[in-house]
Amino acid sequence: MYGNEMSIAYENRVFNRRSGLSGGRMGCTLVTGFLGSGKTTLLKHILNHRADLRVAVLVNEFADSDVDSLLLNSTNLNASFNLSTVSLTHGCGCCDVRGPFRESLQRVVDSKHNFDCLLVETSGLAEPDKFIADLEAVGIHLDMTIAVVDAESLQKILSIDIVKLQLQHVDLVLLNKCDLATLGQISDAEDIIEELTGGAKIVRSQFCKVPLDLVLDFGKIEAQPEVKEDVSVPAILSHEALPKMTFQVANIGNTYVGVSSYDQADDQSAVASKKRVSNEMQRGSSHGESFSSSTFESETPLSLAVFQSTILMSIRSMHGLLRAKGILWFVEDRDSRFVFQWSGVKRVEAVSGGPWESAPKSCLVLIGTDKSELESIHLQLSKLAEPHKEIASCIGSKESAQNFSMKVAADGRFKDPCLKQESLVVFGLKGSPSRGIKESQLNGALMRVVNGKGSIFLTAVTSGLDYDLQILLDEDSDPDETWNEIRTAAGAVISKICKNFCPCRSDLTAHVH
Ligand SMILES: Nc1nc2c(ncn2[C@@H]2O[C@H](COP(=O)(O)OP(=O)(O)OP(=O)(O)O)[C@@H](O)[C@H]2O)c(=O)[nH]1
Repeated sequence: MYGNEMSIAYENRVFNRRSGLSGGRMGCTLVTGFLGSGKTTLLKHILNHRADLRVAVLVNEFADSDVDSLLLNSTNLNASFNLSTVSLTHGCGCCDVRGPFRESLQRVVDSKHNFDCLLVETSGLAEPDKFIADLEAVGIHLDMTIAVVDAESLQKILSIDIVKLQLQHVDLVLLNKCDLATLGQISDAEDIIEELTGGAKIVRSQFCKVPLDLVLDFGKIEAQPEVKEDVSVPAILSHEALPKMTFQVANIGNTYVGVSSYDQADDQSAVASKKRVSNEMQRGSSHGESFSSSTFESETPLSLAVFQSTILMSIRSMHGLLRAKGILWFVEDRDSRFVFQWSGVKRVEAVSGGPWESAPKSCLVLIGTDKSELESIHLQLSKLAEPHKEIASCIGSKESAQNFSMKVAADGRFKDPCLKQESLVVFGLKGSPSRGIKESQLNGALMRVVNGKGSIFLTAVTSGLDYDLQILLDEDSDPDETWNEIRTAAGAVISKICKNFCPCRSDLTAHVH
Protein backbone atom coordinates (compact mmCIF):
# COMPACT_ATOMS: atom_id res chain seq x y z
CA MET A 1 0.00 0.00 0.00
CA TYR A 2 1.29 3.46 -0.82
CA GLY A 3 1.96 5.63 2.17
CA ASN A 4 -0.28 8.46 1.07
CA GLU A 5 -3.26 6.35 0.02
CA MET A 6 -5.01 6.21 3.34
CA SER A 7 -6.15 9.36 5.05
CA ILE A 8 -6.34 10.10 8.75
CA ALA A 9 -10.10 9.79 8.39
CA TYR A 10 -9.60 6.25 7.18
CA GLU A 11 -7.31 5.38 10.06
CA ASN A 12 -9.88 6.83 12.45
CA ARG A 13 -12.53 4.71 10.84
CA VAL A 14 -10.49 1.54 11.25
CA PHE A 15 -9.78 2.47 14.87
CA ASN A 16 -13.45 3.15 15.58
CA ARG A 17 -14.52 -0.09 13.99
CA ARG A 18 -12.01 -2.04 15.99
CA SER A 19 -13.27 -0.28 19.09
CA GLY A 20 -16.71 -1.62 18.32
CA LEU A 21 -18.38 1.72 17.67
CA SER A 22 -21.50 1.30 15.61
CA GLY A 23 -22.21 3.44 12.57
CA GLY A 24 -24.90 4.77 10.29
CA ARG A 25 -25.60 4.45 6.59
CA MET A 26 -23.18 2.78 4.23
CA GLY A 27 -21.58 5.07 1.68
CA CYS A 28 -21.24 4.40 -2.03
CA THR A 29 -18.88 5.52 -4.74
CA LEU A 30 -20.56 5.34 -8.15
CA VAL A 31 -18.09 4.81 -10.99
CA THR A 32 -19.31 5.84 -14.40
CA GLY A 33 -17.61 6.48 -17.75
CA PHE A 34 -17.89 5.39 -21.36
CA LEU A 35 -17.05 1.88 -22.59
CA GLY A 36 -13.40 1.02 -22.06
CA SER A 37 -12.42 4.20 -20.24
CA GLY A 38 -10.94 2.33 -17.27
CA LYS A 39 -13.75 1.77 -14.72
CA THR A 40 -12.80 -1.86 -14.00
CA THR A 41 -9.16 -0.78 -13.81
CA LEU A 42 -10.15 1.69 -11.06
CA LEU A 43 -12.06 -1.02 -9.21
CA LYS A 44 -9.05 -3.33 -9.34
CA HIS A 45 -6.82 -0.54 -8.07
CA ILE A 46 -9.13 0.14 -5.13
CA LEU A 47 -9.49 -3.56 -4.29
CA ASN A 48 -5.74 -4.13 -4.48
CA HIS A 49 -5.05 -1.28 -2.07
CA ARG A 50 -8.07 -1.44 0.20
CA ALA A 51 -6.12 -2.79 3.21
CA ASP A 52 -8.73 -4.06 5.68
CA LEU A 53 -11.53 -1.91 4.33
CA ARG A 54 -14.64 -4.02 3.70
CA VAL A 55 -15.61 -3.07 0.18
CA ALA A 56 -18.65 -4.46 -1.60
CA VAL A 57 -18.56 -4.22 -5.38
CA LEU A 58 -21.46 -4.27 -7.78
CA VAL A 59 -20.70 -4.43 -11.49
CA ASN A 60 -23.33 -3.47 -14.03
CA GLU A 61 -22.57 -4.87 -17.46
CA PHE A 62 -24.10 -3.90 -20.81
CA ALA A 63 -23.41 -7.18 -22.55
CA ASP A 64 -25.40 -10.28 -21.69
CA SER A 65 -22.32 -12.12 -20.57
CA ASP A 66 -20.77 -11.94 -17.16
CA VAL A 67 -17.43 -11.03 -18.68
CA ASP A 68 -16.44 -8.31 -16.22
CA SER A 69 -16.62 -10.84 -13.44
CA LEU A 70 -14.16 -12.96 -15.45
CA LEU A 71 -11.91 -9.98 -16.08
CA LEU A 72 -12.04 -8.87 -12.47
CA ASN A 73 -11.30 -12.49 -11.65
CA SER A 74 -13.78 -12.05 -8.85
CA THR A 75 -13.66 -15.67 -7.74
CA ASN A 76 -9.94 -15.39 -7.06
CA LEU A 77 -10.29 -11.98 -5.64
CA ASN A 78 -12.97 -13.06 -3.24
CA ALA A 79 -11.09 -16.21 -2.35
CA SER A 80 -8.17 -14.02 -1.34
CA PHE A 81 -10.58 -12.00 0.81
CA ASN A 82 -12.05 -15.25 2.12
CA LEU A 83 -15.39 -14.37 0.57
CA SER A 84 -17.62 -16.04 -1.96
CA THR A 85 -18.72 -14.66 -5.32
CA VAL A 86 -22.24 -14.49 -6.62
CA SER A 87 -23.07 -13.65 -10.21
CA LEU A 88 -26.39 -11.99 -10.79
CA THR A 89 -28.14 -12.33 -14.06
CA HIS A 90 -30.87 -10.34 -15.78
CA GLY A 91 -32.23 -6.98 -14.90
CA CYS A 92 -30.67 -3.59 -15.06
CA GLY A 93 -29.59 -1.11 -12.46
CA CYS A 94 -30.26 1.80 -14.73
CA CYS A 95 -33.65 0.78 -16.02
CA ASP A 96 -35.50 -1.48 -13.60
CA VAL A 97 -35.99 0.05 -10.20
CA ARG A 98 -37.58 -3.04 -8.70
CA GLY A 99 -35.21 -5.45 -10.36
CA PRO A 100 -32.16 -7.37 -9.32
CA PHE A 101 -30.07 -4.25 -8.96
CA ARG A 102 -32.11 -3.11 -5.96
CA GLU A 103 -32.17 -6.65 -4.63
CA SER A 104 -28.37 -6.77 -4.87
CA LEU A 105 -28.13 -3.47 -3.04
CA GLN A 106 -30.44 -4.78 -0.35
CA ARG A 107 -28.24 -7.84 0.04
CA VAL A 108 -25.21 -5.66 0.50
CA VAL A 109 -27.04 -3.61 3.14
CA ASP A 110 -28.32 -6.72 4.94
CA SER A 111 -24.97 -8.46 4.70
CA LYS A 112 -23.38 -9.69 7.88
CA HIS A 113 -20.04 -8.53 6.45
CA ASN A 114 -20.86 -5.05 7.65
CA PHE A 115 -19.30 -3.49 4.57
CA ASP A 116 -17.67 -0.13 5.05
CA CYS A 117 -18.60 1.08 1.62
CA LEU A 118 -19.98 0.04 -1.72
CA LEU A 119 -18.48 0.53 -5.18
CA VAL A 120 -20.89 0.44 -8.10
CA GLU A 121 -19.45 0.24 -11.61
CA THR A 122 -22.12 1.28 -14.05
CA SER A 123 -22.13 -0.10 -17.56
CA GLY A 124 -20.27 2.04 -20.08
CA LEU A 125 -23.60 2.97 -21.68
CA ALA A 126 -25.58 3.78 -18.53
CA GLU A 127 -26.68 7.09 -17.13
CA PRO A 128 -25.34 7.30 -13.57
CA ASP A 129 -28.35 9.30 -12.37
CA LYS A 130 -30.54 6.23 -12.80
CA PHE A 131 -28.76 4.44 -9.97
CA ILE A 132 -29.23 7.10 -7.35
CA ALA A 133 -32.88 6.44 -6.52
CA ASP A 134 -32.16 2.77 -5.86
CA LEU A 135 -29.26 3.60 -3.58
CA GLU A 136 -31.38 6.01 -1.60
CA ALA A 137 -34.26 3.52 -1.47
CA VAL A 138 -32.17 0.93 0.35
CA GLY A 139 -30.55 3.47 2.64
CA ILE A 140 -27.14 3.69 0.98
CA HIS A 141 -25.65 7.15 0.90
CA LEU A 142 -24.08 8.29 -2.38
CA ASP A 143 -20.71 9.63 -1.29
CA MET A 144 -19.49 10.56 -4.74
CA THR A 145 -19.89 9.94 -8.43
CA ILE A 146 -16.68 9.50 -10.40
CA ALA A 147 -16.47 9.57 -14.18
CA VAL A 148 -13.50 7.83 -15.75
CA VAL A 149 -12.62 9.42 -19.10
CA ASP A 150 -10.24 8.14 -21.75
CA ALA A 151 -8.07 11.18 -22.46
CA GLU A 152 -6.95 9.84 -25.82
CA SER A 153 -10.39 9.14 -27.28
CA LEU A 154 -12.72 11.69 -25.64
CA GLN A 155 -12.93 13.97 -28.66
CA LYS A 156 -13.71 11.07 -31.00
CA ILE A 157 -16.70 9.89 -28.94
CA LEU A 158 -18.20 13.25 -28.01
CA SER A 159 -20.91 12.88 -30.64
CA ILE A 160 -22.40 10.05 -28.57
CA ASP A 161 -24.90 11.63 -26.20
CA ILE A 162 -24.34 9.23 -23.34
CA VAL A 163 -20.72 10.40 -23.08
CA LYS A 164 -21.96 13.88 -22.22
CA LEU A 165 -24.77 12.62 -19.98
CA GLN A 166 -22.28 10.61 -17.94
CA LEU A 167 -20.36 13.79 -17.16
CA GLN A 168 -23.30 15.89 -16.05
CA HIS A 169 -23.56 15.27 -12.31
CA VAL A 170 -20.16 14.00 -11.30
CA ASP A 171 -18.00 15.07 -8.39
CA LEU A 172 -14.69 13.90 -9.80
CA VAL A 173 -13.36 13.10 -13.24
CA LEU A 174 -10.40 10.78 -13.60
CA LEU A 175 -8.82 11.80 -16.86
CA ASN A 176 -7.32 8.40 -17.49
CA LYS A 177 -4.97 6.90 -20.11
CA CYS A 178 -2.74 9.96 -19.94
CA ASP A 179 0.15 7.70 -20.95
CA LEU A 180 -1.50 7.28 -24.36
CA ALA A 181 -2.68 10.84 -24.93
CA THR A 182 -0.62 13.76 -26.16
CA LEU A 183 -0.37 16.88 -24.01
CA GLY A 184 -2.65 18.62 -26.52
CA GLN A 185 -5.28 15.88 -26.18
CA ILE A 186 -5.08 16.07 -22.41
CA SER A 187 -5.56 19.82 -22.21
CA ASP A 188 -8.35 19.76 -24.83
CA ALA A 189 -10.07 17.02 -22.83
CA GLU A 190 -9.77 19.09 -19.67
CA ASP A 191 -11.46 22.05 -21.38
CA ILE A 192 -14.30 19.86 -22.64
CA ILE A 193 -14.79 18.23 -19.24
CA GLU A 194 -14.78 21.56 -17.45
CA GLU A 195 -17.51 22.82 -19.72
CA LEU A 196 -19.63 19.65 -19.51
CA THR A 197 -19.35 19.18 -15.77
CA GLY A 198 -19.58 22.81 -14.80
CA GLY A 199 -16.26 22.68 -13.02
CA ALA A 200 -15.94 19.22 -11.41
CA LYS A 201 -12.52 18.32 -10.05
CA ILE A 202 -10.33 16.75 -12.73
CA VAL A 203 -7.40 14.47 -11.89
CA ARG A 204 -5.09 13.06 -14.53
CA SER A 205 -4.26 9.37 -14.18
CA GLN A 206 -2.57 6.38 -15.76
CA PHE A 207 -4.30 3.07 -15.10
CA CYS A 208 -6.44 4.95 -12.53
CA LYS A 209 -3.59 4.90 -10.03
CA VAL A 210 -4.82 7.55 -7.64
CA PRO A 211 -4.76 7.82 -3.86
CA LEU A 212 -7.68 5.95 -2.36
CA ASP A 213 -8.93 8.84 -0.28
CA LEU A 214 -9.58 10.67 -3.53
CA VAL A 215 -12.08 8.06 -4.69
CA LEU A 216 -13.52 6.82 -1.39
CA ASP A 217 -14.98 9.29 1.05
CA PHE A 218 -13.31 8.06 4.21
CA GLY A 219 -14.59 11.07 6.10
CA LYS A 220 -18.13 9.84 5.57
CA ILE A 221 -17.50 6.14 6.05
CA GLU A 222 -19.16 5.51 9.37
CA ALA A 223 -17.63 3.20 11.90
CA GLN A 224 -19.19 -0.24 11.71
CA PRO A 225 -19.17 -2.79 14.51
CA GLU A 226 -16.84 -5.72 13.99
CA VAL A 227 -18.71 -8.94 13.19
CA LYS A 228 -17.83 -12.52 12.48
CA GLU A 229 -17.23 -13.00 8.75
CA ASP A 230 -20.00 -14.80 6.94
CA VAL A 231 -18.41 -16.33 3.88
CA SER A 232 -21.75 -17.11 2.30
CA VAL A 233 -22.28 -13.43 1.62
CA PRO A 234 -20.62 -12.06 -1.50
CA ALA A 235 -18.26 -9.14 -1.66
CA ILE A 236 -18.41 -8.84 -5.42
CA LEU A 237 -21.69 -9.11 -7.18
CA SER A 238 -21.45 -9.16 -10.91
CA HIS A 239 -24.60 -7.74 -12.28
CA GLU A 240 -25.56 -8.20 -15.88
CA ALA A 241 -27.27 -5.26 -17.36
CA LEU A 242 -30.03 -5.18 -19.84
CA PRO A 243 -32.66 -7.75 -20.67
CA LYS A 244 -31.52 -8.78 -24.13
CA MET A 245 -33.27 -9.84 -27.24
CA THR A 246 -31.55 -12.79 -28.81
CA PHE A 247 -31.81 -12.70 -32.54
CA GLN A 248 -29.44 -15.45 -33.47
CA VAL A 249 -28.23 -18.55 -31.75
CA ALA A 250 -26.02 -21.18 -33.32
CA ASN A 251 -24.76 -24.35 -31.72
CA ILE A 252 -21.64 -25.86 -33.27
CA GLY A 253 -20.22 -28.76 -31.33
CA ASN A 254 -19.27 -27.30 -27.98
CA THR A 255 -19.44 -23.79 -29.31
CA TYR A 256 -22.36 -21.63 -28.31
CA VAL A 257 -22.89 -18.44 -30.19
CA GLY A 258 -25.51 -15.91 -29.24
CA VAL A 259 -26.04 -12.41 -30.50
CA SER A 260 -28.16 -10.13 -28.45
CA SER A 261 -28.90 -6.51 -28.65
CA TYR A 262 -30.69 -3.68 -27.03
CA ASP A 263 -32.84 -2.14 -29.70
CA GLN A 264 -35.72 0.06 -28.72
CA ALA A 265 -37.72 -0.79 -31.80
CA ASP A 266 -37.47 -4.51 -31.08
CA ASP A 267 -37.51 -4.57 -27.33
CA GLN A 268 -41.00 -3.61 -26.25
CA SER A 269 -40.35 -4.65 -22.69
CA ALA A 270 -37.74 -1.97 -22.20
CA VAL A 271 -38.73 0.42 -19.47
CA ALA A 272 -38.95 4.14 -19.98
CA SER A 273 -35.52 5.18 -18.82
CA LYS A 274 -33.80 2.66 -21.04
CA LYS A 275 -35.80 3.87 -23.98
CA ARG A 276 -34.77 7.39 -23.27
CA VAL A 277 -31.13 6.48 -23.35
CA SER A 278 -31.69 4.73 -26.63
CA ASN A 279 -33.52 7.66 -28.15
CA GLU A 280 -30.79 10.00 -27.10
CA MET A 281 -28.31 7.67 -28.66
CA GLN A 282 -30.25 7.77 -31.88
CA ARG A 283 -29.97 11.46 -32.00
CA GLY A 284 -26.37 11.59 -30.93
CA SER A 285 -24.92 8.75 -32.92
CA SER A 286 -24.05 8.76 -36.54
CA HIS A 287 -24.33 4.95 -36.70
CA GLY A 288 -27.71 3.25 -36.60
CA GLU A 289 -30.23 3.77 -33.86
CA SER A 290 -29.04 1.68 -30.97
CA PHE A 291 -26.21 -0.18 -29.38
CA SER A 292 -25.86 -3.90 -29.82
CA SER A 293 -23.77 -6.44 -28.03
CA SER A 294 -22.68 -9.84 -29.17
CA THR A 295 -21.28 -12.64 -27.05
CA PHE A 296 -19.22 -15.48 -28.46
CA GLU A 297 -18.38 -18.52 -26.38
CA SER A 298 -16.38 -21.57 -27.38
CA GLU A 299 -15.05 -24.62 -25.59
CA THR A 300 -12.86 -25.38 -28.60
CA PRO A 301 -9.54 -23.50 -28.73
CA LEU A 302 -9.18 -20.91 -31.48
CA SER A 303 -6.28 -20.68 -33.87
CA LEU A 304 -4.11 -17.70 -32.98
CA ALA A 305 -2.84 -17.63 -36.56
CA VAL A 306 -6.32 -17.37 -38.00
CA PHE A 307 -7.48 -15.04 -35.25
CA GLN A 308 -4.73 -12.55 -36.10
CA SER A 309 -5.00 -12.89 -39.86
CA THR A 310 -8.78 -12.80 -40.24
CA ILE A 311 -10.77 -11.99 -37.09
CA LEU A 312 -8.55 -9.18 -35.92
CA MET A 313 -8.40 -7.74 -39.42
CA SER A 314 -12.20 -7.77 -39.58
CA ILE A 315 -12.52 -6.27 -36.12
CA ARG A 316 -10.10 -3.52 -37.08
CA SER A 317 -12.14 -2.64 -40.13
CA MET A 318 -15.44 -2.38 -38.21
CA HIS A 319 -16.66 1.21 -38.16
CA GLY A 320 -19.24 0.77 -35.43
CA LEU A 321 -17.22 -1.24 -32.91
CA LEU A 322 -16.97 0.56 -29.58
CA ARG A 323 -15.62 -2.14 -27.29
CA ALA A 324 -14.46 -5.75 -27.26
CA LYS A 325 -13.31 -7.72 -24.26
CA GLY A 326 -13.12 -11.26 -23.06
CA ILE A 327 -11.05 -14.34 -22.42
CA LEU A 328 -9.41 -16.22 -25.31
CA TRP A 329 -8.08 -19.76 -25.56
CA PHE A 330 -5.60 -20.39 -28.38
CA VAL A 331 -4.44 -23.67 -29.91
CA GLU A 332 -0.88 -22.39 -30.13
CA ASP A 333 -0.68 -21.60 -26.41
CA ARG A 334 -3.25 -23.82 -24.74
CA ASP A 335 -1.97 -23.29 -21.21
CA SER A 336 -2.44 -19.52 -21.23
CA ARG A 337 -5.67 -17.70 -20.50
CA PHE A 338 -5.51 -14.50 -22.56
CA VAL A 339 -7.49 -11.46 -21.51
CA PHE A 340 -8.40 -9.65 -24.72
CA GLN A 341 -9.18 -5.93 -24.60
CA TRP A 342 -10.14 -3.55 -27.38
CA SER A 343 -10.92 -0.04 -26.27
CA GLY A 344 -10.49 3.64 -27.02
CA VAL A 345 -8.67 4.49 -30.22
CA LYS A 346 -8.44 0.89 -31.45
CA ARG A 347 -6.10 -0.12 -28.66
CA VAL A 348 -5.68 -3.89 -28.56
CA GLU A 349 -4.26 -5.94 -25.71
CA ALA A 350 -4.08 -9.70 -25.19
CA VAL A 351 -2.35 -10.48 -21.92
CA SER A 352 -2.05 -13.82 -20.20
CA GLY A 353 -1.55 -13.67 -16.48
CA GLY A 354 -1.17 -17.40 -15.98
CA PRO A 355 -2.75 -20.79 -16.46
CA TRP A 356 -6.42 -21.71 -16.45
CA GLU A 357 -8.00 -22.29 -13.11
CA SER A 358 -11.16 -23.81 -14.55
CA ALA A 359 -12.01 -25.56 -17.81
CA PRO A 360 -10.53 -23.45 -20.63
CA LYS A 361 -12.92 -21.65 -22.93
CA SER A 362 -13.15 -18.46 -24.95
CA CYS A 363 -15.72 -15.79 -24.17
CA LEU A 364 -15.65 -12.60 -26.20
CA VAL A 365 -18.09 -9.70 -25.94
CA LEU A 366 -18.34 -7.08 -28.66
CA ILE A 367 -20.36 -3.89 -28.32
CA GLY A 368 -21.05 -1.60 -31.22
CA THR A 369 -23.54 0.39 -33.17
CA ASP A 370 -23.81 -1.81 -36.25
CA LYS A 371 -25.67 -5.07 -35.67
CA SER A 372 -24.70 -6.51 -39.04
CA GLU A 373 -20.99 -5.99 -38.33
CA LEU A 374 -21.37 -7.91 -35.09
CA GLU A 375 -23.24 -10.72 -36.84
CA SER A 376 -20.50 -11.00 -39.43
CA ILE A 377 -17.74 -11.32 -36.79
CA HIS A 378 -19.88 -13.92 -35.11
CA LEU A 379 -20.06 -16.06 -38.15
CA GLN A 380 -16.31 -15.84 -38.63
CA LEU A 381 -15.64 -16.73 -35.01
CA SER A 382 -18.03 -19.65 -35.06
CA LYS A 383 -16.38 -21.05 -38.20
CA LEU A 384 -12.99 -20.63 -36.56
CA ALA A 385 -14.18 -22.55 -33.54
CA GLU A 386 -15.46 -25.57 -35.42
CA PRO A 387 -13.62 -28.61 -33.99
CA HIS A 388 -12.18 -29.81 -37.33
CA LYS A 389 -10.51 -26.40 -37.83
CA GLU A 390 -8.23 -27.09 -34.92
CA ILE A 391 -5.97 -29.51 -36.81
CA ALA A 392 -5.56 -27.27 -39.80
CA SER A 393 -5.00 -24.19 -37.76
CA CYS A 394 -1.30 -24.41 -36.94
CA ILE A 395 -0.18 -22.59 -40.03
CA GLY A 396 2.76 -20.71 -38.61
CA SER A 397 6.08 -20.62 -40.40
CA LYS A 398 9.10 -22.07 -38.58
CA GLU A 399 11.57 -20.51 -40.99
CA SER A 400 10.13 -17.01 -40.60
CA ALA A 401 10.06 -17.42 -36.83
CA GLN A 402 13.74 -18.42 -36.73
CA ASN A 403 14.68 -15.57 -38.99
CA PHE A 404 12.80 -13.10 -36.78
CA SER A 405 14.39 -14.56 -33.61
CA MET A 406 17.88 -14.01 -34.99
CA LYS A 407 17.15 -10.33 -35.53
CA VAL A 408 15.79 -9.94 -32.01
CA ALA A 409 18.81 -11.76 -30.55
CA ALA A 410 21.16 -9.33 -32.30
CA ASP A 411 19.54 -6.28 -30.69
CA GLY A 412 20.96 -5.67 -27.20
CA ARG A 413 17.80 -3.87 -25.99
CA PHE A 414 15.89 -7.16 -26.16
CA LYS A 415 16.07 -10.26 -23.98
CA ASP A 416 17.12 -13.51 -25.61
CA PRO A 417 14.15 -14.72 -27.65
CA CYS A 418 12.93 -18.30 -27.73
CA LEU A 419 10.65 -20.34 -29.95
CA LYS A 420 7.43 -21.85 -28.67
CA GLN A 421 5.37 -24.13 -30.91
CA GLU A 422 7.91 -23.63 -33.74
CA SER A 423 6.34 -20.49 -35.16
CA LEU A 424 5.56 -18.59 -31.96
CA VAL A 425 8.46 -16.36 -30.89
CA VAL A 426 8.68 -15.27 -27.26
CA PHE A 427 10.65 -12.05 -26.85
CA GLY A 428 10.67 -8.75 -25.00
CA LEU A 429 12.59 -5.62 -24.10
CA LYS A 430 14.89 -5.73 -21.09
CA GLY A 431 13.75 -3.73 -18.12
CA SER A 432 15.94 -2.15 -15.49
CA PRO A 433 14.24 -2.45 -12.08
CA SER A 434 17.15 -0.83 -10.29
CA ARG A 435 16.64 2.26 -12.42
CA GLY A 436 12.87 2.25 -12.22
CA ILE A 437 12.09 0.77 -15.63
CA LYS A 438 9.86 -2.27 -15.40
CA GLU A 439 9.61 -4.88 -18.14
CA SER A 440 5.84 -4.60 -17.89
CA GLN A 441 5.95 -0.86 -18.61
CA LEU A 442 8.17 -1.24 -21.64
CA ASN A 443 6.64 -4.35 -23.12
CA GLY A 444 3.05 -3.40 -22.30
CA ALA A 445 3.59 -0.10 -24.10
CA LEU A 446 5.34 -1.86 -26.99
CA MET A 447 2.37 -4.21 -27.39
CA ARG A 448 -0.09 -1.31 -27.44
CA VAL A 449 1.93 0.68 -29.99
CA VAL A 450 2.52 -2.26 -32.33
CA ASN A 451 -1.05 -3.61 -32.07
CA GLY A 452 -2.39 -0.10 -32.60
CA LYS A 453 -0.74 0.11 -36.01
CA GLY A 454 -2.85 -2.78 -37.19
CA SER A 455 -0.59 -5.11 -39.17
CA ILE A 456 0.93 -7.13 -36.32
CA PHE A 457 -0.77 -8.75 -33.33
CA LEU A 458 1.35 -9.20 -30.22
CA THR A 459 0.17 -11.10 -27.18
CA ALA A 460 1.79 -10.86 -23.75
CA VAL A 461 2.54 -13.48 -21.12
CA THR A 462 3.28 -12.35 -17.60
CA SER A 463 4.72 -14.17 -14.63
CA GLY A 464 5.89 -12.29 -11.54
CA LEU A 465 8.06 -9.45 -12.77
CA ASP A 466 8.62 -11.10 -16.18
CA TYR A 467 6.62 -9.66 -19.04
CA ASP A 468 7.18 -11.38 -22.38
CA LEU A 469 5.66 -10.68 -25.74
CA GLN A 470 4.68 -13.35 -28.26
CA ILE A 471 4.40 -13.10 -32.00
CA LEU A 472 3.18 -15.76 -34.35
CA LEU A 473 4.89 -15.63 -37.74
CA ASP A 474 2.53 -17.15 -40.25
CA GLU A 475 3.08 -18.10 -43.88
CA ASP A 476 2.35 -14.56 -45.04
CA SER A 477 4.61 -12.84 -42.52
CA ASP A 478 7.73 -11.12 -43.75
CA PRO A 479 10.26 -11.39 -40.88
CA ASP A 480 12.21 -8.34 -42.09
CA GLU A 481 9.16 -6.10 -42.26
CA THR A 482 7.86 -7.42 -38.97
CA TRP A 483 11.18 -6.82 -37.25
CA ASN A 484 11.51 -3.30 -38.69
CA GLU A 485 8.09 -2.35 -37.35
CA ILE A 486 8.82 -3.76 -33.90
CA ARG A 487 12.31 -2.25 -33.76
CA THR A 488 11.01 1.21 -34.65
CA ALA A 489 8.16 0.97 -32.15
CA ALA A 490 10.62 -0.21 -29.46
CA GLY A 491 12.78 2.89 -30.03
CA ALA A 492 9.75 5.17 -29.64
CA VAL A 493 8.53 3.38 -26.52
CA ILE A 494 11.92 3.45 -24.81
CA SER A 495 12.40 7.10 -25.51
CA LYS A 496 8.89 8.02 -24.28
CA ILE A 497 9.14 5.97 -21.09
CA CYS A 498 12.60 7.27 -20.27
CA LYS A 499 11.42 10.83 -20.88
CA ASN A 500 8.30 10.41 -18.74
CA PHE A 501 9.69 8.55 -15.80
CA CYS A 502 13.24 9.67 -15.18
CA PRO A 503 14.89 13.05 -15.06
CA CYS A 504 18.31 11.67 -16.09
CA ARG A 505 17.07 10.46 -19.43
CA SER A 506 20.41 9.96 -21.14
CA ASP A 507 21.56 7.59 -18.44
CA LEU A 508 18.48 5.41 -18.70
CA THR A 509 18.42 5.42 -22.45
CA ALA A 510 22.04 4.37 -22.50
CA HIS A 511 21.27 1.55 -20.10
CA VAL A 512 18.29 0.24 -21.99
CA HIS A 513 20.06 0.44 -25.27
N1 LIG B 1 -2.53 2.45 -21.69
C1 LIG B 1 -3.48 2.49 -20.77
N2 LIG B 1 -4.43 1.54 -20.77
C2 LIG B 1 -5.37 1.60 -19.81
C3 LIG B 1 -5.40 2.61 -18.81
N3 LIG B 1 -6.47 2.38 -18.01
C4 LIG B 1 -7.08 1.27 -18.48
N4 LIG B 1 -6.42 0.80 -19.56
C5 LIG B 1 -6.76 -0.35 -20.40
O1 LIG B 1 -7.98 -0.04 -21.08
C6 LIG B 1 -8.73 -1.23 -21.28
C7 LIG B 1 -10.14 -1.03 -20.76
O2 LIG B 1 -10.09 -0.83 -19.35
P1 LIG B 1 -11.30 -1.25 -18.39
O3 LIG B 1 -10.92 -0.87 -17.00
O4 LIG B 1 -11.70 -2.65 -18.63
O5 LIG B 1 -12.42 -0.27 -18.94
P2 LIG B 1 -13.97 -0.22 -18.49
O6 LIG B 1 -14.35 1.21 -18.45
O7 LIG B 1 -14.18 -1.00 -17.23
O8 LIG B 1 -14.65 -0.95 -19.71
P3 LIG B 1 -16.21 -1.37 -19.83
O9 LIG B 1 -16.63 -1.96 -18.51
O10 LIG B 1 -16.25 -2.34 -20.92
O11 LIG B 1 -16.97 -0.14 -20.13
C8 LIG B 1 -7.96 -2.33 -20.58
O12 LIG B 1 -7.18 -2.98 -21.55
C9 LIG B 1 -7.07 -1.60 -19.60
O13 LIG B 1 -5.86 -2.29 -19.28
C10 LIG B 1 -4.39 3.62 -18.84
O14 LIG B 1 -4.35 4.56 -18.06
N5 LIG B 1 -3.47 3.49 -19.85
